[in-house]
Amino acid sequence: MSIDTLHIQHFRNITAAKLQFHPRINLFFGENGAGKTSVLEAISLLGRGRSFRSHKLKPLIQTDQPSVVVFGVIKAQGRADKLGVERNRRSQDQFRLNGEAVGSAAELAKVLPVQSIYADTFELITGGPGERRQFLDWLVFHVEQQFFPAWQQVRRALKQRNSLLRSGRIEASALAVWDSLLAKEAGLLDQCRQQAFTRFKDAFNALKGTVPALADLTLEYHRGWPADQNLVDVLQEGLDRDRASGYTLLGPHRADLRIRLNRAPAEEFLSRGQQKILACALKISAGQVFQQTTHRTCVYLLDDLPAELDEEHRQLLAQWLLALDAQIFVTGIDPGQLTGAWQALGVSFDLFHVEQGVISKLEQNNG
Ligand SMILES: Nc1ncnc2c1ncn2[C@@H]1O[C@H](COP(=O)(O)OP(=O)(O)OP(=O)(O)O)[C@@H](O)[C@H]1O
Repeated sequence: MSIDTLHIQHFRNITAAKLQFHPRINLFFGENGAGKTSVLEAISLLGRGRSFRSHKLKPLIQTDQPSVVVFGVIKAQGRADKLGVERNRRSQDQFRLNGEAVGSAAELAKVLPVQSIYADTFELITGGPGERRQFLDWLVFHVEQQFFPAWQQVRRALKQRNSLLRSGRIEASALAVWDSLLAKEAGLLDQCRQQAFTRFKDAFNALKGTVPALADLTLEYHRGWPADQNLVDVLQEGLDRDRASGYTLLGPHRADLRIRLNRAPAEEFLSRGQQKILACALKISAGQVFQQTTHRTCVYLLDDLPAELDEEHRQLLAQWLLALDAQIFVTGIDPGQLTGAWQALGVSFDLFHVEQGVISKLEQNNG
């Protein structure tokens, strides 16, 4: 799967751009603030309905413009799909697939699955469970069909239950309805996460052997409530605490993917650089499972990567990415450093220069 063409209009400092991409490797260089990250963010908008950098919409829309538009042709398995996203300041968003309006960004993600690696990616290691849960759920969404409807139901049940908890007058029968729906859908969600996690762990265990600092790490999946207890019982037993907090304290919305070294959190032992290569290994493992399960590839966005890793680890990451057969988009300030890893591997790429929001293709390197 690859993005063949991309049109960007009024995205940060990019007023208008029409780009044709290399099916495998696309490299963007330019000064600070030139608009390199904006190209990757525009791809993220097309695949996820939002930037990987922030949930906020308004900063993406060019100052003084009412809306941002991104359009792309996605080629996969002999077919070409047209994806379009328009997001505006009045929240009248439009997501289109082959000219037809689609209801949510989840429909875009099915056509254009995107993984991103950027400066804050190491928060996957150092941040809270929410980061890791979201990361695992990306994979579960793509490889387990029952996941998304169950996730939507869990969200609905939690919202209703939490508003009851906060209402001050809890009707036992109403609460029982939501507890029972939550427990049922949470069971399904947990099953989907368990299945995807097992495959993910196998992929990660195979990959980690290539980096000595990561070799002894272990991954654990925690479902968000005690493994030996029924969620309905947990919810009933915890009702007083939930009522005092005003929200449901345990459940699938508290699931976590824990990364451990000698039974302690890995972040306590790993250097910052090691955390970064670990975060990359996690992202690559997710891409591998996605590919093995769906027989498709996802797109990788790598923002300012040369600044993140030393030469040896950059080379290793380039090898991992090449083995995945994925289309990748990489930004950097120094063109020599940016192209080095790919030239060393003898692969072809397209190189783009970005200057004040204007993107020009420079050369076709044939490896
Ligand atoms: N809403 C907006 N409207 C117009 N310009 C914007 C808007 N938001 C950001 N910008 C400008 O657009 C540019 C976006 O730069 P971007 O983050 O893509 O830079 P970059 O090339 O990745 O730089 P760096 O190397 O510093 O990461 C910046 O110059 C910024 O000031």
